[in-house]
Amino acid sequence: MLSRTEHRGVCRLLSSVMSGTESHADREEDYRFLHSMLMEKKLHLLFKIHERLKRFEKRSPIPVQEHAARLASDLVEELIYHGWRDEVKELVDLFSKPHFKSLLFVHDAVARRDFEPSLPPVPEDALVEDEDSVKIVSLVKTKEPLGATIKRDKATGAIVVARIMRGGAADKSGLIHEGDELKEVNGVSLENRKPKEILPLLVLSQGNVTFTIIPASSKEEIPSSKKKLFVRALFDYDANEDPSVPCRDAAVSFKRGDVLQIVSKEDVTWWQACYLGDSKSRAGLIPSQQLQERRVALQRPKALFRPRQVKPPAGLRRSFRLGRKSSWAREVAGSRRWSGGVHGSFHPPTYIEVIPYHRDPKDKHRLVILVGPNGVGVSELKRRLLISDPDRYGVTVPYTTREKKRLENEGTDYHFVSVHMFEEDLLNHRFIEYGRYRGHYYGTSLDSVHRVMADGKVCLLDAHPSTIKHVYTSEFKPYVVFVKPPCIEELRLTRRRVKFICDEEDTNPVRVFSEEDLEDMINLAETMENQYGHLFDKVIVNGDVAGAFRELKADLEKTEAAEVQWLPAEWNCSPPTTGRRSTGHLIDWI
Ligand SMILES: Nc1ncnc2c1ncn2[C@@H]1O[C@H](COP(=O)(O)OP(=O)(O)OP(=O)(O)O)[C@@H](O)[C@H]1O
Repeated sequence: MLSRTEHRGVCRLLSSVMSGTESHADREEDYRFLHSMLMEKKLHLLFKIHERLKRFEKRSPIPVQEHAARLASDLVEELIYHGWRDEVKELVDLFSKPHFKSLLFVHDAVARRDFEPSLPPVPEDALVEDEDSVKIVSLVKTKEPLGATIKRDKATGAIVVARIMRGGAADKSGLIHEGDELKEVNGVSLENRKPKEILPLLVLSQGNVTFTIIPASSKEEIPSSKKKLFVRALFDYDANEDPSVPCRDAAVSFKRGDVLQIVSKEDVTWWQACYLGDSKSRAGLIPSQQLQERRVALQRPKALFRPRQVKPPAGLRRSFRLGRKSSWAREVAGSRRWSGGVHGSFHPPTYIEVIPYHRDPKDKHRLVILVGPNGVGVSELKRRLLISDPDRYGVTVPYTTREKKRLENEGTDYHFVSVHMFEEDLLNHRFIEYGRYRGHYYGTSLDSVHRVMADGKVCLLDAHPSTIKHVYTSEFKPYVVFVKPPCIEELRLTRRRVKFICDEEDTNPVRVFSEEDLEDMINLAETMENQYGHLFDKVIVNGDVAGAFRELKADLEKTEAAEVQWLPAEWNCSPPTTGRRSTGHLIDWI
């Protein structure tokens, strides 16, 4: 039992949670709900059970035996021969109750540690040759890929692990590392095999997969720990404003977007990092990813703690592509844009690992994705970019299943395709986004992006941030620009007389922005930034449109001309996004 003081401690803790929450819960009913939940008797009882288990755990009890269920049933049989005294009857009744039997059954399972995955025994002949350097690794395979890429070493012909994806099964196991040489998979030798022959071996394996490995560290190759680690900061950090920094003089301040080289991660709370390219710059302390995540969690943005009730406005709808304010486009785009909250998930903005990219003039241009809340001016900025340099910038031509109208041209206005073709492409994941309007399909396909890029142009795509994932690969190298509204005062000033096209059903399809539209724009921008901010390379505040356009154009040109661009490290091994995901494209992706 919890002592009275301990119990009061639990109550005090819950009350302090309540008072900490008070300032965040803006509605009386939210507060009441939280209060009744935290003061719930059952929750307190759970705390008590937790406390007891904790204390019991500290004693590290060892199971006395693993066959309590069988012992109980043997005992029942024995007892029957000892007459039916009241005590015996009670004991037999107790042992015969299904709940009690189940309890003993669970006890035995825990005592035998049945919950742990059982790994097969190490093959007897595994260590015959080269005893010191061979390692046997057994992983329990789920439906997820192992999160590693493999390649064939050109010099030796060996199959080696090229990259381990952070957070993947291989990474979590801590048993497979970059540079490890794979000798066997489930006892099948990989000698003289190509990477594409290995994928089926893994696909076929169910449950446990056993790898025979020569660890990288036992070879002469450079261990991955010596690899330089670069990150891009996803938040501003001012060491002078941080009261918890261990030594202010030894800390490094930075801005969102700065690239830093991490030189030490030994301390889990404070990493050491230095600015790039500055040989004189010394390494200094920066908050570790873990510390920053904790800080973000503690001051969880208001918008996330209290999701705003942004209702789809009657008017604000995004045109799907350049200057086309067609009903379908607004319909499709309207629905996708407002669904951001459903598809997005919160990523605490900390650091993203990046790798250098030296653009060869022969390389295709990076895909430029413009995102922002409805009505903020994404189409306007895209239109200005196109007009400013039509040879350099291009936009995609959407696909549709509706009939061609008299003045429309195939391949210029739309690609007109049959429903069958559209649906087949949908099944093959060839659309970045799509929708239905008045019984017809409309969509932007990966192929149309490929076409603009193959023309040697910078493809400008305006999309909802939730669709970025479809093109977040080394093939497209998307450069994501978030167009953000200015503060409400500036928004009122700049959009005072601006007209925009809204819904057909609206009594007034072309109207000026209302105060509510402007507030919704700001709220949606905040939500988007919270959910997808980690994907944004550049944030442009669209107050004065001419200024915003100049800033955007200059930024795109500067980025392209830069000697080195920093790309997310995860693209290094991202498979091509052609939509047709044949095994051929995924040969090295395990
Ligand atoms: N900075 C600005 N100052 C004044 N007007 C602007 C500014 N930016 C855009 N506009 C105007 O606001 C209106 C809406 O802009 P735009 O169509 O580009 O929005 P959008 O972000 O593409 O949203 P939608 O999804 O509604 O198409 C247009 O009339 C545009 O000319």
